[in-house]
Amino acid sequence: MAPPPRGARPRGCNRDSSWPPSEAPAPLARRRLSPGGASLSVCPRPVPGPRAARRPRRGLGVASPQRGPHPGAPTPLTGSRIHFLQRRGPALRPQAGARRGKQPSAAATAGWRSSPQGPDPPAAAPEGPLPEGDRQPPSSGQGPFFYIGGTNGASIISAYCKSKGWRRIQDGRREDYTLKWCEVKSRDSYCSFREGEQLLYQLPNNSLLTTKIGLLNALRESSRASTRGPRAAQGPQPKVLKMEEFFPETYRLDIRDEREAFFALFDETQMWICKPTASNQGKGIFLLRSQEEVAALQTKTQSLEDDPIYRKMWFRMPQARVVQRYIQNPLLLDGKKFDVRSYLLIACAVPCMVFFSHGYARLTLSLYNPHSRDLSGHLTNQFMQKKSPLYTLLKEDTVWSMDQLNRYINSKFRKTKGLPRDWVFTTFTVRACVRLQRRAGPRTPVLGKAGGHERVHSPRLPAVRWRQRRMQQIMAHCFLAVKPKLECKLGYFDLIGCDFLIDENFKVWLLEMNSNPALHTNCEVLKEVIPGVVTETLDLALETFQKSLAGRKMLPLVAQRRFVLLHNGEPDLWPGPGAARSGPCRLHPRLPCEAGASAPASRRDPDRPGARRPAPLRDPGGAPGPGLLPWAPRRPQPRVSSPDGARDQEASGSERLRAGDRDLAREPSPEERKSADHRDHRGS
Ligand SMILES: Nc1ncnc2c1ncn2[C@@H]1O[C@H](COP(=O)(O)OP(=O)(O)OP(=O)(O)O)[C@@H](O)[C@H]1O
Ligand SMILES: [Mg+2]
Ligand SMILES: [Mg+2]
Repeated sequence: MAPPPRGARPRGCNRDSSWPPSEAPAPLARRRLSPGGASLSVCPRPVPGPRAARRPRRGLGVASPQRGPHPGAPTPLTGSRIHFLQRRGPALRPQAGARRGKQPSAAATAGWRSSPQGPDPPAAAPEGPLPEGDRQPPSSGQGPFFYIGGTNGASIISAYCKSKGWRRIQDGRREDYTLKWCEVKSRDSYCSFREGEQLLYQLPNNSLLTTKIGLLNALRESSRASTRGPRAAQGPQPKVLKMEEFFPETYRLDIRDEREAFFALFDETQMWICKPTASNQGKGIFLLRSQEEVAALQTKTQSLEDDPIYRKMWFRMPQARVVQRYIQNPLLLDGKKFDVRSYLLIACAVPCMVFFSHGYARLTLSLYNPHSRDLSGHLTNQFMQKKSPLYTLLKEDTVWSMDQLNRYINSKFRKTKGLPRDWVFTTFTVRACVRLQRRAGPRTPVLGKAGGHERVHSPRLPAVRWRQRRMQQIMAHCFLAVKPKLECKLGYFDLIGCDFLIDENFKVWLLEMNSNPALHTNCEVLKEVIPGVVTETLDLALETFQKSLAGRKMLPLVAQRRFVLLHNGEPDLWPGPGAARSGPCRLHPRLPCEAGASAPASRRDPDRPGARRPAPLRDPGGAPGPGLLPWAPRRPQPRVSSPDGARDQEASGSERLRAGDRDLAREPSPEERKSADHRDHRGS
């Protein structure tokens, strides 16, 4: 989308009106500082001294004889395939969070503000009493350990880990975990994270995609790059998605020129929707249809900016907002508006292995009336629907499976709109392609280069040309737009919820992407969909982690079932397609030597010619575990984007702060901690 013209003058009358009630500025205590949009990549903890460097390491793999057990050290479970080396020494090591309250933490001195309550709290705090099976004394038992912060998906994640013989720990500050899945990102988690030894849910700067402004900036930047780059000058290029084709026109209100351009262009023939950049569940959203409403917004925005309090303490400004063109002609299901939740999985960050999965459709309870003032008919979020007294009675009607959506569209629109059969699974999403591929043979479903090609990578289906799989294309495009800036370390993984709207012309619009998507299972359809998504997420995270660590080829992936590969980043790491993994690694030239030095020759590179490739192994749950690793090499620090790279490129100073990367702000406020249900449950 072209940047809005500069200097456009606002029009519309200035009528005194209050901020929409839902967006009354929150108590100041709830606001958290996000200085300069700093990224979590800046670790505030001082660089470890020689003593810290000598700290014994935990890892995955066989125990070294030198690492004799110390009193109280857990020993690997015999029943599990997974053997984790447990760190010697105390389970907890003093850290910034532990000192909080007595002296300013390193974080604070480095310009960070920690959550008043420190790092992720013990799971018991937000989650309430634990299920019987989860109760255990804090330091008893044997590892591997896993920690879950919050309630979102907790029972599924917990069941998965327990099926592997892992044990749940309740103290979020413990560093001896193997897997940590927290709803809310905490600085301390990233600072103490041990790359190549632990799995940690959420990329630290995923807000590049998962805030409204982050996504907008990423798409704009990628759009600019595609039009002005050296390749653009070389003549016609393969078709690249244009953001205006799938992302509704959007303006930032925190940038003066942009908001003035919006105020100037607004007229009453169009509806717009105003959203806070980093909220969810429809909170703080309102519609703009009249000059009066827009004038009120204009006055409010201006008065906030001129407010002497906020001028001094700009970090206390209410959350930045965007205005987005409202899709007034949504496709309706029995007269009701809906949107579709799909998933983008970054199963592995080094190399980047990115997948798509379809999810489900979310419908409103009431019939759609574009003129209605009732937001629950406009916002399809479950959270909005739950406010209705009818919700308990009709909740099953508010969530449809993709099969149900497909059947409906086949029966109602196929003929009238001239759609291909199973539009939902071919053009819109991908399921049919996976099915057909299965028929053709056990191959890894994969989307073509950059998500733009239409052909399934199966030699047995050479003639099958697939229609564009729109959601996948869009998601791949968004991922590639931020890829160079994502902070990637081996062990990070992320599941992102992507919301799409279909209009009555069957055009597919991306509305937003969400970190920590809702994993509730309060409807029958969700009971079918969510556990599969979570389980496969964990399976893929484990398998890709293990393969990356061992320098093995990623594909085929034993764990892959419903997810479809969108991006395979192996070529970023290894010199060429099919090149032996023992060759120099692009990002970590020393890696293969290190790994090779500690591994038996036959294990060094299972993919090299003549090497015996181990048969894919599965644990009883069907997924490989990291215990299959023959050794536990520790990778050198991978190339990561600079902290600045993660920042908002367009705004500066206070604008950037207010608007941009609120990653730090993902630490919970006291209110958020009280209301576990509220936190970051996207689209719930
Ligand atoms: N441009 C748009 N046109 C039409 N409807 C929209 C538009 N943007 C959002 N909506 C509707 O509003 C709902 C909430 O918007 P959005 O998802 O962007 O906000 P959110 O607060 O982040 O919600 P959540 O994270 O819970 O999905 C959407 O599910 C959709 O029904
Ligand atoms: Mg959202
Ligand atoms: Mg949404």
